[in-house]
Amino acid sequence: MKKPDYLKWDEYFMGIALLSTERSKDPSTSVGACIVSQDNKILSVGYNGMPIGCSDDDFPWNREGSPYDTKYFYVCHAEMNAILNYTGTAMHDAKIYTTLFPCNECTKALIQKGIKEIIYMCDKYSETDSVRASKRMLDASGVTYRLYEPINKDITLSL
Ligand SMILES: O=c1ccn([C@H]2C[C@H](O)[C@@H](COP(=O)(O)O)O2)c(=O)[nH]1
Ligand SMILES: [Zn+2]
Repeated sequence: MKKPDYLKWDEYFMGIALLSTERSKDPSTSVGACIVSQDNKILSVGYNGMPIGCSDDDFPWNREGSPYDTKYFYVCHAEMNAILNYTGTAMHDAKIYTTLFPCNECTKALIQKGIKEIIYMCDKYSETDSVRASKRMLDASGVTYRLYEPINKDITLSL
């Protein structure tokens, strides 16, 4: 008889998105994303971080202050990085597992790349215009989204 407590697909892919958050240097919100084909092959992963050449130590991680001195002008979002990290050509009809509901800018890119489903873990910015706009675009485009629901057990990451 097969082992009963193996990771289901959702747990596996969200686990990879969660693991990716551990690479983020953002002190307030670490985000991870994993893009998966329809037939459950991992296409790409990403996390929120500074662009190549922009040192994590030199660029700001502040949330407040002059926009020039906050992270928001510089940080690449996890979903955007997952798209940009993909080196193949067949992202159409794929799904994305992300630890945070995508902002409007990531959502535009996801739609344009042909992503058909978003599975998210946290929607803490659901009241913002950015996420409201995301959902407006997703609804119009026929892209579905659903909250990740753990099935069997907590995902525990340890070495
Ligand atoms: O779609 C998204 C939206 C946001 N992020 C990243 C960008 C920032 O690094 C954090 C948000 O920081 P707060 O301090 O919570 O404002 O999340 C992302 O990767 N993807
Ligand atoms: Zn974004």
